[in-house]
Amino acid sequence: VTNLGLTAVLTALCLASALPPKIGTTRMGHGENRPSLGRGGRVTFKQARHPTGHHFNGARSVYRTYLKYAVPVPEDLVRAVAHTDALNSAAEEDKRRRGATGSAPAVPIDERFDIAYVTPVTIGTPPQTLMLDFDTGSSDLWVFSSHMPPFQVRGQEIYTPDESSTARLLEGHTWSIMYGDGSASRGNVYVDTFAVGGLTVLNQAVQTAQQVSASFTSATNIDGLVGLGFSTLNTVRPESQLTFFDNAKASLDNPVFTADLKYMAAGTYDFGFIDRAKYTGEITYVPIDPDPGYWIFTSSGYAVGASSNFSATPIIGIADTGTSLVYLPTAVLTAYYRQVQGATNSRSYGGYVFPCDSALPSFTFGVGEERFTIPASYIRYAPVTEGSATCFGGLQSSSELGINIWGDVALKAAFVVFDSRSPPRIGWAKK
Ligand SMILES: CNCc1ccc(Oc2cccnc2)o1
Repeated sequence: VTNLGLTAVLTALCLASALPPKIGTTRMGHGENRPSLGRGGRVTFKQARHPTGHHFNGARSVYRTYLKYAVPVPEDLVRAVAHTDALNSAAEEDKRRRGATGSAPAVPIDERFDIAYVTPVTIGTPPQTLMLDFDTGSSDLWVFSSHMPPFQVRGQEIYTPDESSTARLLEGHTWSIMYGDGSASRGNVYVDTFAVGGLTVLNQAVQTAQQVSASFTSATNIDGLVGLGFSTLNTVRPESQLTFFDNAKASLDNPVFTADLKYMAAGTYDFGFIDRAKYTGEITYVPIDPDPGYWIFTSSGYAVGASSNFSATPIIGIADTGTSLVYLPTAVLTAYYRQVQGATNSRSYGGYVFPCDSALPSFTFGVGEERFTIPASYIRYAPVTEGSATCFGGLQSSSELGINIWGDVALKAAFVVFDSRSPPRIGWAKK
């Protein structure tokens, strides 16, 4: 078929498809695409976004215009269409060869103190959306559910397995967990489809709560937790279950996830890749001891204020996105609060407090040779009660906990890579 003949044929096709549908013979669409028959026989079609996986080819859209107006197509335009198609299919092939990745927001549950961060997930078929607290300090994925007494639910979204066609009860399995702050929950177990940030895990263990403690009921913006600790910590019995990350790991482009938490703003959790745009300089990696099941690493020391008077003393602690504050040895706390006018370790308020208008130094901690500074604003954490002139510190003592915790107050001062290769490691970078 000569170019002109082809042009004539294609032009006829293009024009035919542009003709308005004849009234009365219109095939009624379904659902949202149903055209609305206005009076006087007018029809309205809602446009639908082209399905994903479509690659734009600019050369082809120019080519179609030449055809539409029956203008002979120059050879180099034909070559440009083929060239762009080749690049697009190479990109598709490359995407197929690489593993999966995901990215989801970490949104503070409150406007003022970054008490915790929640991330939207969907569970089941049709998908049920819940906002869950992604917690590197534990390894249970549990949700508020239809199995709870209603008085324990105060505004949280719940997961109703009976409304999910893909939910399967894990017969005879139960779970029960207690967190460092004394909060607790327990219940039974389903497997169902779990999706977050574009990643989907089939047959993920979803632990449905039957009971939660008062502090979870009061945390009205947290619909449950997603444990990102090591699966050895999972509390499901008789057979413990894998975390969503451990289930997803093999199909991820890289066996990593990153936390980019922010001060009074939404940050992100990324899965399977390290986003170069989220940090500056280099990532400093240090080993993780996975045996206890936490992301445990050794900090190389600390300084009160900037890193001028750095004290090189090893501090073994866990990186815990599910804990708001930083908990460190008494010696470190004494050195810090000694520099804060009016600071006391208050029994009545349960920790170090100080006048909110006191000048606060920043706090620097070491990872290997690198130094990370927590700004004073993160340490002036919150008034002890609404409107009080006394503030609660973002640095508190770990002496009662038996473990040091680098919680959100520290994590939001860095870009953190949780690298689950063998042996696992944790990476810290400035941002
Ligand atoms: C504040 N207590 C209820 C609550 C909300 C989220 C969590 O989860 C926690 C608490 C402490 C450590 N790790 C996770 O507990």
